[in-house]
Amino acid sequence: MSDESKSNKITRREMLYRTGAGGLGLLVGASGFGTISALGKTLDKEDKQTAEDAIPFYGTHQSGIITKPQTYIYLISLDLTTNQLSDVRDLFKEWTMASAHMSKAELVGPYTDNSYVPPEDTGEADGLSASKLTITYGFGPTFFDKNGSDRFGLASKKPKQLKSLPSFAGDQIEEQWTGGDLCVQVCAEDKQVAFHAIRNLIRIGRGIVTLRWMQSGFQRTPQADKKKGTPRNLFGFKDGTVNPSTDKEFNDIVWSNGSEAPWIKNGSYMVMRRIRMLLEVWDRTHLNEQEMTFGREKRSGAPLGHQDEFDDINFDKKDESGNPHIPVDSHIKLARGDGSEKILRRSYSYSSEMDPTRAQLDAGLLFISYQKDPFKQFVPIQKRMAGMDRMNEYIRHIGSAVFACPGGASKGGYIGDSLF
Ligand SMILES: C=CC1=C(C)c2cc3[nH]c(cc4nc(cc5[nH]c(cc1n2)c(C)c5CCC(=O)O)C(CCC(=O)O)=C4C)c(C)c3C=C
Ligand SMILES: [Fe+2]
Repeated sequence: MSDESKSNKITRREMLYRTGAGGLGLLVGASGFGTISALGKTLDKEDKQTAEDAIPFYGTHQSGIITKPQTYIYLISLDLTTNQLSDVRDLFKEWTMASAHMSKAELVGPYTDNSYVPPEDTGEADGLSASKLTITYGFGPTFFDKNGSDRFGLASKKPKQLKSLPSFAGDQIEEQWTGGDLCVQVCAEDKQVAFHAIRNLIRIGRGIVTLRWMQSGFQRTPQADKKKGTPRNLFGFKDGTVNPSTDKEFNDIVWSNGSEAPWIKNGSYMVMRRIRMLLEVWDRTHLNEQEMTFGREKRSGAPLGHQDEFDDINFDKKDESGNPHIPVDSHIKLARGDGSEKILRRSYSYSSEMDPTRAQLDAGLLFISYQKDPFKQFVPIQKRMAGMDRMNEYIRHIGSAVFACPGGASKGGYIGDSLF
């Protein structure tokens, strides 16, 4: 392992790209996984991408967590095929550089004069705006120990919060949609920009990581929603009304203070659930039952018995027969509980076209939540819902994963540097 690869500094190749020192011929990448970089000319002025709509990649926290959800997402889970920590470290350095560039609508690497090597950037986002691209990285429990082996000598740094979720009543989890050593969440306002980012990150990782699962997702576009309302899920209900939004709430609910492991300070834990929604069954369900299922009006999003979507909810309010307006087995009643467990939801609809075995739509919710402690926040909520949520008749939990997402990188550093 070279001193360069041990250090937390960026590579020489990257420095050359940043400072625009071109025309220096071939350099062997410091990554140790076979990247040969051809440094040709620097970017021409007209080649430079506009950085409008750019969300800074570097910062105290990783972007893509409290960032207002963009229209498109790709979430991937990866398994490491190396047992060398130096490979992982180098991969994160490369990923950090590539992410910082792509977040500014720049190419992953410069175009080359040498037409006998593949370009460093696959090219499909060339000329496109940054489109609010965010890239968020996480470590799964198996990154730290797999089959009882302390694979990278980091098992002692594994936070106690980072372990697989228990199984819940009604779960129909399929192995292919579980776990992973690492995750990368890419979100953007443009699907091609998002795809370009995830594709290039996968390409950079070739030989070090393999794809375990991948799920794309979507919401409505800003163009389609002129009123900038709460997005609707595939059951047609406003989804995301009650969610943390202030710095105080983010500090209380989302950001770790690092007490469990210093490297996770300013980071958070991601829970992913791939939840299939039985749209054909739902679409045959009458409106009254749909609204009782969520405890909210479909059109306005107002809690039942209330006026407005954002009204404070009084769960004790009774109708003329003396029954609570909001049923005790409704989704919002169970999700709220006594109000002591809160999470930041950042979910997307997904549609994987059709399930050929049933000739039905394969669609649902790519549920993502961020919290300080999945076991004190997500798990008790899900336990309540798994037992008696009216919605269970219309959904199936198919996938499950947990990842620890470290704090953001500062310029000159890289994602995860405080862990390695
Ligand atoms: C364990 C956490 C949650 C899962 C899993 C989950 C799945 C899920 N939710 C909807 C639709 C809606 N959820 C709503 C509110 C809501 N949901 C959760 C948690 C989980 N949901 C919470 C914590 C809340 C907020 C509760 C509160 O305090 O009021 C709503 C209502 C509108 C809103 O506030 O967003 C909808 C609609 C689906 C379709 C789904 C799985 C497919
Ligand atoms: Fe919900």
